[in-house]
Amino acid sequence: MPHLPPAQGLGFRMRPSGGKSGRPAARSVHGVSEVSASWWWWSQAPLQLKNLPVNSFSLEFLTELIINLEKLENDKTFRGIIITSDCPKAFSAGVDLREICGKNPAHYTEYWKVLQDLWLRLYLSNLVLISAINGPCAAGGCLIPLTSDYRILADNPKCLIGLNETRLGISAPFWFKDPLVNIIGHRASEHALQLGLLFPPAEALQVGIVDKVVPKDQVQSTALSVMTQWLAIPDHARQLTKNMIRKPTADLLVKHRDTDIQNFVSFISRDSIQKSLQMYLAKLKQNKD
Ligand SMILES: CCCCCCCCC/C=C/C(=O)SCCNC(=O)CCNC(=O)[C@H](O)C(C)(C)COP(=O)(O)OP(=O)(O)OC[C@H]1O[C@@H](n2cnc3c(N)ncnc32)[C@H](O)[C@@H]1OP(=O)(O)O
Repeated sequence: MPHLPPAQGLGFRMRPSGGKSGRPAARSVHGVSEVSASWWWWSQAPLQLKNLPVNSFSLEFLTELIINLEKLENDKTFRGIIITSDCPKAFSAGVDLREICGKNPAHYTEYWKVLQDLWLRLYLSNLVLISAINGPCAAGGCLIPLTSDYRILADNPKCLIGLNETRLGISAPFWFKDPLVNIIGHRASEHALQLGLLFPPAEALQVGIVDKVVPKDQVQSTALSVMTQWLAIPDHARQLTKNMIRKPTADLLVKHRDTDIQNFVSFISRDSIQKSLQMYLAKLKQNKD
């Protein structure tokens, strides 16, 4: 197995620390001490996101995430990834607002391109992706769950999930909207997106933005048991099927990437939008007191 170094400065725990054999010891995986080592165990990689305090998507974090995903995708040892957070405050707070506030068009262009790259890599991944959502998950933070094959949410009132962009005075891009529509349907998406709804667990399950809600301490074990089901299907058949279903949605972004970047840069550069974002950031800081 190739060595996968931890990202500098950022945490990506890609697998439990190895035992004597160099293979992961099941007991060392966060929250899953009783799982027995079996053939499928070696086939899945836990990917724990750690960009304190809230796993917001800084440019550096996104870049490292893409590199790590590429390594996992190319390592034939792995057939699936369970993505979870190693930050106590959040699964992900989405786009790091400091990346899209007060910077220049060249920076916005680079940032948006990298975010698109991450989306494409996840959405068209050949691996089984399961999101083990163990904290709040807002706006761009939903990019990972919405591109996953299965979503498990912790049953905790703090674990709100949704695309709340309109509350920040911005609009979710079409490639955030499309997977949501594919998952929860047109009418529910209209409602959720326009109002910028953040769903608490029971409502998230009801609307279908997550597939399962379980107590927080069972998120990881449930993810492992769901992974077993998915890995029971031959990869080639599952991958062909996934690609058939997802390609039309992915092609829309592939085809309109440059226009989407231009639209984003001109939108985010507007004074009124910059003001809204700055106010939102300031409010986040005030709420803390
Ligand atoms: C045409 C084309 C159209 C395209 C148009 C444009 C499309 C853009 C799409 C954008 C998508 C997005 O994801 S926009 C981002 C949306 N994200 C959100 O709304 C989530 C905001 N965050 C939260 O709600 C909360 O922080 C939450 C995650 C629940 C954790 O709450 P807590 O009380 O535990 O912790 P907090 O004290 O709030 O947060 C800890 C610190 O992290 C900071 N922080 C929190 N979220 C942050 C964030 N997203 N970016 C930067 N910093 C953030 C806080 O300010 C604090 O900083 P200090 O005070 O310094 O410690």
